[in-house]
Amino acid sequence: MHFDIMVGSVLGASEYVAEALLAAIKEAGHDGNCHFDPSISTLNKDNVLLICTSTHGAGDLPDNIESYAKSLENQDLQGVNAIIVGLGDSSYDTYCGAAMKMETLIVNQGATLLTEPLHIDVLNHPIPEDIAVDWFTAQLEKL
Ligand SMILES: Cc1cc2nc3c(=O)[nH]c(=O)nc-3n(C[C@H](O)[C@H](O)[C@H](O)COP(=O)(O)O)c2cc1C
Repeated sequence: MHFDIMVGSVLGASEYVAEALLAAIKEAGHDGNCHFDPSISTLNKDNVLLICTSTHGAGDLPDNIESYAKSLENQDLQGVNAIIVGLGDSSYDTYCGAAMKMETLIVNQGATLLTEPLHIDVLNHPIPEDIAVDWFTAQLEKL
């Protein structure tokens, strides 16, 4: 399998998680790319779409993934398999709001989620890549 990891990040934590997931993907004998400046031009329906995004503002998407999200609104994602990993802080009412927005968006456009999304609470997981890799490795074994 080839994974396109689309990263939404302001402060860099989601970038670390994405890189750790890519390492786990390669460790498991698969392949992929991290897209730190996500663009619709990289959409390849044969690849698994892995969205890894934090939440900022009041439940908002990070700026760097905004235009990508906007362009997904016009895409037919039927046949696209997807995984969502969200980072957030449970002290906010809008906990992982951006990951939930991305989930709603891609499912509405026809994508199929391969697993329930992972929402990482950075309050409880100060090193979010650790739990992300443990969870992801377990999911990979089921795919
Ligand atoms: C200004 C600001 C606003 C935030 N707003 C939210 C929010 O609405 N919901 C949430 O779950 N987390 C929120 N967070 C927490 C971030 O999502 C969390 O710190 C995350 O690890 C940041 O990841 P990043 O470094 O990839 O941007 C906020 C953080 C900051 C600094």
